[in-house]
Amino acid sequence: MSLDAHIERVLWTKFQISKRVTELASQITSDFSSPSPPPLLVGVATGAFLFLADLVRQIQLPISVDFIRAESYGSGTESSGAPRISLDLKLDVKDKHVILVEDIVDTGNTLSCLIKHLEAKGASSVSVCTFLDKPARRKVHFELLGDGKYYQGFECPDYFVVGYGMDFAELYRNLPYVGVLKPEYYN
Ligand SMILES: O=P(O)(O)OC[C@H]1O[C@H](OP(=O)(O)OP(=O)(O)O)[C@H](O)[C@@H]1O
Ligand code: HPA
Ligand SMILES: [Mg+2]
Repeated sequence: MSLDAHIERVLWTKFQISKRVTELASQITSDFSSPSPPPLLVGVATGAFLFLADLVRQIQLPISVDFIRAESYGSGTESSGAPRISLDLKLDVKDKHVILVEDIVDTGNTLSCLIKHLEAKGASSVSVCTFLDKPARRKVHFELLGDGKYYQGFECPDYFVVGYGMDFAELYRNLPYVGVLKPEYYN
């Protein structure tokens, strides 16, 4: 049986994803071109790994890349409400323009925690580039730092989605598209 048989509904195909990622990369290229110093893109592990890899290869600027890890979902579908930074940056963000790259913004807990963390480390601006934004579940308001910008690939309907980096209980990140699991696989 193929992995696709676990999926009840595909929300975005790999072709739709690829087209949107190209658009985001060209918007970032244009917004962060000279005279701005090139930005530092920080992927939020683990979920952002595919989006980050696709995005950075299309940005036409000499950017830097780093990772940070914040976990709040464990093996379920509900946020713990208290993300834990379990891997910190390697690079110094002081006076840097940082773009946080996320797979999904859901309750907003993770971003709120990470933006405060980067502010405390002295970043001069924090932008966010998220592949998906699920506004129906927002619980925490977050503010970008400095003249930070907000980029979003697609607005996500109120489903717990998997694929293109996103997991359920650490599974399904490898799907090249985004979908919703059949109910029997959420148990
Ligand atoms: O807006 P929120 O409700 O905070 O949800 C968004 C965050 O939740 C997921 O991370 P998770 O904690 O599952 O870690 P993972 O990336 O390793 O899957 C996702 O990758 C985002 O980082
Ligand atoms: O819908 C989701 N899917 C996977 N991980 C997530 N983390 C927050 N929301 C989601
Ligand atoms: Mg997760």
